[in-house]
Amino acid sequence: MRRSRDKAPSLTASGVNVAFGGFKALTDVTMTITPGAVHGLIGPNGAGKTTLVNTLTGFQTPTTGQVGLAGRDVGALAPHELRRAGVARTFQAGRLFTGLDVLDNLAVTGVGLGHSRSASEAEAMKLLGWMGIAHLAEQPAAGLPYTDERRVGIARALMFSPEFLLLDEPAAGMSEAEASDLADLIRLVADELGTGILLIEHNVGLVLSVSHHVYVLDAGQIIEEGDVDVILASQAVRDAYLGADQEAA
Ligand SMILES: Nc1ncnc2c1ncn2[C@@H]1O[C@H](COP(=O)(O)OP(=O)(O)OP(=O)(O)O)[C@@H](O)[C@H]1O
Repeated sequence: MRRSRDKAPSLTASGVNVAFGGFKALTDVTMTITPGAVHGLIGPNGAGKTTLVNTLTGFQTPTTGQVGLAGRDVGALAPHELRRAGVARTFQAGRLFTGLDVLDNLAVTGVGLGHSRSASEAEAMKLLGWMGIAHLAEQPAAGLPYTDERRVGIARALMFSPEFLLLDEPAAGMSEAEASDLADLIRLVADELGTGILLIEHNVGLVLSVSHHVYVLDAGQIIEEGDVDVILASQAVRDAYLGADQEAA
């Protein structure tokens, strides 16, 4: 399953602004997602995390600024075009095709990417096996337990090895033990597949435990970035994020 990391370019946001009418959801956001590494994105409710994921995956066009892939400005590409270019995502809600079984959920994605049905099924089985969930292949997607649904959502996003994977609150509603299993999977995807990951999570402990580099977003702006030690030592982060968390507690 391993892929050479050297071939994979970075996914970048450069001076990205997104405005909804007069409201600025993102202001001058710059970030780099590199292959084979886990990047965390944290911030209080409404900070703009999902808007940023949407912008990096073609669901939202930046008002100004660039989204770059291999040095090419891809900010105007549609989601399916970015997916074909190697940028995959999951959604807060699983968004599986509930009328299909797990194998077909993955295979349909492969066909959508331009692969044959048989090649897509083979890729799906290989991926499910690699993730240790091959036993789910013939299960209807509709009846899956929550954590399995999340895993299948990640498996579907990983079809045909995207260079980048953006995970939008994958641990929402999970117990600490389930979140810990998810952390193992995220590490494995980065380490073994060489995928560049952006992890958006309210579970700060999970983000800090798996991320090589963390970005902190507050009111649409990156207020801090760095490794875990930098984030833990940051007064700005305490004020903006952990402070808000403590007030809510
Ligand atoms: N399509 C839209 N039109 C208008 N405002 C929007 C739109 N999408 C998001 N917003 C606003 O932009 C801000 C950022 O929202 P976003 O969902 O990106 O934040 P978030 O950090 O992901 O929040 P949460 O942690 O609660 O999921 C919020 O104030 C939100 O209400």
